[in-house]
Amino acid sequence: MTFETNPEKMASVNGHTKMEPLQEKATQRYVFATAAGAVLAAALVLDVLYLRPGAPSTGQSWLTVGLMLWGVYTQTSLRDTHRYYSDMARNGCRPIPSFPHDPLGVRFLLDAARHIKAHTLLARWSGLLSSLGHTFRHRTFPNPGYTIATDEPDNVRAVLGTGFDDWDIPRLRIRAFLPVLGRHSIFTTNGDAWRRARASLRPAFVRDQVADLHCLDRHVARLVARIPRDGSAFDLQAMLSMLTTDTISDFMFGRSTDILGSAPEDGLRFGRCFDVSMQKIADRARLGWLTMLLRDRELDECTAFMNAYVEKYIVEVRSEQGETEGEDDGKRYMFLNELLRTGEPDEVIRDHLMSIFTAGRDTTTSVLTYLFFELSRRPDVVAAIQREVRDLDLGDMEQLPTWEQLRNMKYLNWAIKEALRLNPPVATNAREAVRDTVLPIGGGPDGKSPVFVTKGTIIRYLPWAMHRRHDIYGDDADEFRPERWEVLRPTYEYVPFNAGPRICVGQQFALTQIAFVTFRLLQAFQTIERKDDRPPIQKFGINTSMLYGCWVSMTPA
Ligand code: HEM
Repeated sequence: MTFETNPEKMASVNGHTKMEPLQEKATQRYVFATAAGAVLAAALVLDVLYLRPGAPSTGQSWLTVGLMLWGVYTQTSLRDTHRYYSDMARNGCRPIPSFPHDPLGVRFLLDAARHIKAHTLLARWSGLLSSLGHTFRHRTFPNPGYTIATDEPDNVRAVLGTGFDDWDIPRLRIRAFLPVLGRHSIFTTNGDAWRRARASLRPAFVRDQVADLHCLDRHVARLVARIPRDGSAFDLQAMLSMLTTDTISDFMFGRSTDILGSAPEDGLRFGRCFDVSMQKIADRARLGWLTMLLRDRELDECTAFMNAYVEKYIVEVRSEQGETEGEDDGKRYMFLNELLRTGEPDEVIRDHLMSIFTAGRDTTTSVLTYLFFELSRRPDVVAAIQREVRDLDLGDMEQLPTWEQLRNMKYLNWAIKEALRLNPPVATNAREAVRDTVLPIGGGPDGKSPVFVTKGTIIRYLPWAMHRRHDIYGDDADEFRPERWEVLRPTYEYVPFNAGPRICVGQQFALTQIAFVTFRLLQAFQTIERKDDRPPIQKFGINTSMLYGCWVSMTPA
């Protein structure tokens, strides 16, 4: 994003608009404080030199120090506010709404804490965006600076696409993720280090084998075998979580954690440690600087175990690669094999593997769970997908659909898009301004003017809220209606996988997996019925999940 420097344009902006009331107030306060400071300083000098000459008393000294500190503080903060409004006007920007009566961000923090406890944070933030304005700012105690919250597609485009270079992954988030993902991870790096990480990972995702349906099928068969066939209720979310742990470990190491199968102890422990770590880094990211000061022994232990688990596979696969050097491998595809070809040291490979696990497991579980939650109360959608399954005429469960056949199942793919719209697993995301910059929309009384953003400001964009905007998706935006995708062609209004240069690398892998699992389950089972009277609450951690799980019963086909 470019910063406005054209003096003519600036003059015309200033010439045509009266000074904003807030800008006027900030300038008046700054001028008044500067004048008051100068008068007080002169009075002090006069007092010491002429009225009461000699060594100053202890009281006088303390008063002088106190006045100086107060002067520096007020002068600096008023100067910053004055500059902010001046820069804003110079760039043709206008003020945005603020979370009210909260100069230090304490109210915002308490409000968020209350809604985290009640599992209503996403709805609360969505409500604030409707009532305060689609772009507003707030402080969050004790973090320094401002956060801008937005669900404006144009702002999302500016941050992720057109103004990409102005925005980094926030330092606070990096600090929260470091203990688990390491310093080489694609999620803890910006700039050249991120580019290197992405370049190492990308080739492993463009191979055909990403859609290794045979591998997936083995795990889905185990899932199908574990589902009760007598109509008793079970938590599908828990089972899907086991499935994605097994599939992604198989994809990465060529060896599965096999939690749905023989469930070896170290695989189970890896799964448990991973759950604990995700919850803890979500809390660390949310609570900010305070948690960084506290050591967390459980997190340390889990990280040490997971690192050792992953490193064991790196050593094994590296030595296998050495043994088969020069042979044309007819071996099954393995992500780790591809990574080792980059020649990066083991520590870097380990960080990449942990990142892929983090990126791929809970996101995929989240979408599948939400999709099946909707299916459990929408027999019409189940029937429509089953018609498509039958139309392929594959006969029994022995035959696999091809990747192209899955892609061409129109209704199935609409249902997946709709699940991603109402339940984007990365429900909110953030970036930090690396320089002063401008957002295209959100300022002024009508929220249509550009917004000035100072370096260090955090922007939190909310796909969850944006995907539910009635002015974008219509009055039925909160309803699960796959048919809407017949005509919808959104761009930055729909970003479940992010967009721009940092778009999700595993998008195809995830979509194939979700489509295939749904295909197989709806082939193997005739009906899905919801078996839970509790409200379906979306819990918000690093990724969304369902607070009480997804209790259903299924009838075999
Ligand atoms: C439905 C499932 C998924 C969703 C909704 C999803 C969503 C996202 C989102 C929103 C981001 C951007 C994060 C950010 O920049 O702050 C992202 C990045 C990423 N995702 Fe996914 N993801 C999914 C599945 C996967 C899978 C299965 C993998 C790998 C096997 C994966 C690998 C990655 C990687 C490596 C990045 C980092 C890209 C970068 O920073 O350059 N994702 N994903």
